[in-house]
Amino acid sequence: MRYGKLEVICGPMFSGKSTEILKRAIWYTHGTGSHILLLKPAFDVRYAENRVVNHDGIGFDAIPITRMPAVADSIAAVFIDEVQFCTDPHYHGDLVEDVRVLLHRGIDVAVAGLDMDWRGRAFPVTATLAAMADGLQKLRARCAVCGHDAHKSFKKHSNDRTVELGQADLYEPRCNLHWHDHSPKPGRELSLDL
Ligand SMILES: Nc1ncnc2c1ncn2[C@@H]1O[C@H](COP(=O)(O)OP(=O)(O)O)[C@@H](O)[C@H]1O
Ligand SMILES: Cc1cn([C@H]2C[C@H](O)[C@@H](COP(=O)(O)O)O2)c(=O)[nH]c1=O
Repeated sequence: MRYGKLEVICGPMFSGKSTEILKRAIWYTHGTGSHILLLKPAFDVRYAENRVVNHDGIGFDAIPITRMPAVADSIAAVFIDEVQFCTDPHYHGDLVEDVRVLLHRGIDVAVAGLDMDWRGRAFPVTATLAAMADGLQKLRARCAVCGHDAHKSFKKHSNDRTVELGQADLYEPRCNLHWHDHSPKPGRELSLDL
């Protein structure tokens, strides 16, 4: 049996990840009669509980999950948005292993998720799936300050929370020049300025 294909879409907030996975899910079924599942973490209730919705308000029905649901043999592909949240405590089990099982069954998988948190640290689930991927699309947004390519998500009100649902009220995309991670600067003891 054919091994499934894994596609990963990643990037900062507002880079078009949800738009891209919705497009891919719709195109996968067009004219093929293939059956798919569109999944999202139940934890993400930002725009809707039962839909993947992008920042322009365009959405599609999806199944909210806290674990991998039963996937029938008739399903050709599984699409998962906001995959960075598919980890403890919002996901029961090991999403990476669950994806591997689907691929072994010949089921294609496509996921979309943040590559980095607002501090610039990798989200482990996205990073691992990116390493396993047959195809990787890293998207960019427009910097909210200067309009250049933005690869980072800037948090407008810094706190100690790595995971915090929000949209333009709390986050904005920024280029490397205008992004900073709020972490303390190295102290004088680290300075080589003798
Ligand atoms: N600074 C920005 N840069 C790019 N797109 C933005 C920005 N602010 C708002 N948007 C909107 O966000 C949409 C992308 O939304 P979405 O697909 O939900 O992205 P993501 O899932 O990556 O957050 C764009 O089509 C655009 O209309
Ligand atoms: C950067 C960052 C984001 N989040 C949250 C904020 C949103 O609810 C989602 C990302 O949504 P999008 O479709 O990519 O716009 O994740 C977070 O919890 N922690 C972060 O560091």
